Amino acid sequence: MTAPPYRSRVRFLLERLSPHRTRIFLLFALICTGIVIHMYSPRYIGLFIDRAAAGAESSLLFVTALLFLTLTMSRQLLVIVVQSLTSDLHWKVTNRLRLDLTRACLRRELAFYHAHTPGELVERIDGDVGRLGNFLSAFLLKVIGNHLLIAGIVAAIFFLHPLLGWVGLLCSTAALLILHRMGSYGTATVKSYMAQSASLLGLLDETLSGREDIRALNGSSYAFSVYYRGLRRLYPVRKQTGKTLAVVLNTGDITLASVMAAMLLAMGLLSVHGSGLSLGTMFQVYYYMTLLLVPLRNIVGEMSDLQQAGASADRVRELLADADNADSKQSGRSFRWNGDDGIPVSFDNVSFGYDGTDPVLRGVSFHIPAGRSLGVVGKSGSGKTTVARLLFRMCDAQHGSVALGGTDVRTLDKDSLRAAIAYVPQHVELFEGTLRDNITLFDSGVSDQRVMEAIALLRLDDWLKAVPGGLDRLIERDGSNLSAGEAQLLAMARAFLRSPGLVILDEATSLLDSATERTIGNAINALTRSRTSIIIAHRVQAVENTDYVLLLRDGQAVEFGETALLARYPSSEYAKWRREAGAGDA
Ligand SMILES: Nc1ncnc2c1ncn2[C@@H]1O[C@H](COP(=O)(O)OP(=O)(O)OP(=O)(O)O)[C@@H](O)[C@H]1O
Repeated sequence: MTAPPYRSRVRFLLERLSPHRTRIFLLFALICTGIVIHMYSPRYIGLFIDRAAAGAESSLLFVTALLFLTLTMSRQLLVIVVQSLTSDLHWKVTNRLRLDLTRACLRRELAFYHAHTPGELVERIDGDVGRLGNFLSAFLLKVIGNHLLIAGIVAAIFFLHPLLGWVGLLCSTAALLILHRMGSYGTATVKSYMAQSASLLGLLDETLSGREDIRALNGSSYAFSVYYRGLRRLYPVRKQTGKTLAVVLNTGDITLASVMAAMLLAMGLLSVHGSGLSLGTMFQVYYYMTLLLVPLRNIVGEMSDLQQAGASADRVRELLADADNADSKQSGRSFRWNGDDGIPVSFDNVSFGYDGTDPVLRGVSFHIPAGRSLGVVGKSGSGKTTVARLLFRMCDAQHGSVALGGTDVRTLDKDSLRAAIAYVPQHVELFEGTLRDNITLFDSGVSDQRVMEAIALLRLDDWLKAVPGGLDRLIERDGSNLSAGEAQLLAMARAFLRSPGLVILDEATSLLDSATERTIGNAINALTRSRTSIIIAHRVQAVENTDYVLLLRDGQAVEFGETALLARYPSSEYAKWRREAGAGDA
């Protein structure tokens, strides 16, 4: 039997809060102290009134008033401390959650990124967690604090007049039951609104990131119409959400008005029939009764946040649970590679299609012994990058097997597998930070000496000397202050530092001028020495120095064999492609 959403949401929140038990305990202690002070201070107003009515000395009245003021100020001080502790807790919990969600998303495979746009993921990681965090602090400060305050006020009224205490208890219990019921009402509508709104953000993100192309191709009106259709889809859901929130807030207001009316009626009846209460005590009871409305009103105010937080908590839990689920399906043995010669690679009759039906690779087979190199050549869309993706398990073959060191990669744990492979793509991903950060991928455990050794072994010293600021050079967010060639050189150093057993270079030199290509050529030689390597290229010239060559056409292996041998046979496909390449691309 599955737990009702309300209970599982609370369990989820408690799990997230449990590492901060001590702080939460302290918070509760402070909140309770605040409530006790809050409940106790009106006693001094009552005393003040009674003493003044009895003609007490002004010094006594002054002390009574001073005590009241001292208690009120200490309560305010406590409120400030509680707020700052709560906001600290808020950041700790939400940042941990953001990290967990980011990690969960980064672990996911291509299919996941097909199903969710970057904008949608940003909204889920940041927007949902933000809402959940706001609620979390409100939950501690307002929801729990207000419930405790209600209990304290009712107890104080009981103490003054048991009959009025019962009235307060009945009214506040009825009000709380109604308000709690409203809390879970409409969460599904709010959740569906948030999902639609996130996918619209995704659309906006795509449109904005492709703004240059869109403008250059005069596609603004198309992009606008796509966004407009998204807004049209969102409109009815937004309307429904608005109605739901209006119902919730109005029900809350009606409940509060009823509570107030019932309590004033009870007070009126008592005063008509003579309650035997002094003027000061009557004032205290009235004060407590009006005070009871404050926490109830706060709880009504929290209702819309509560619904949004409920929906956000569900979406956050789903994302984390999906990742755990995917992990448990895909977990495998840790990949151990002991050789100094690189990892042998085999494709045995491999077929694969991104959507599971239309194959992109069909029955591809080849074998690269440890420490040898393979050139993969083919036209755009022939499936070259897909070969690389299957190796580091961005996707898994539907037929046949892909093996590293004789082990099917599908049985291996992805982290250890990926740690053994270095992939240098055509478009290098750069991050805002120094050149050093981008080479070490922000790993502070990698010393400058190791970075410089890698650079020296790749024979990139001259390049580094020419870079203003050297390793301290600041790289901009999208790498716009680095040329494509420099980015490739940086990627080589990054790959070299990982000491991989397999190096995959995917069109790593296609964007470069011939001088930079020569520098990169040296780096590639150093990087691939004593390692198994795969060099992916459009042009046959780029793979002339490899040990083996695989020719791909429409996802099929047209030919595979030793490069030098195939080059010698004029009737081989490779020799034919080379002859054709003399006139252009493969
Ligand atoms: N993530 C993806 N989802 C769906 N289809 C994809 C995906 N990536 C590639 N494809 C399709 O798979 C086919 C092979 O793509 P792949 O990137 O492997 O080709 P490639 O030979 O490396 O091309 P290029 O030289 O242009 O990089 C293409 O038809 C492409 O449209």
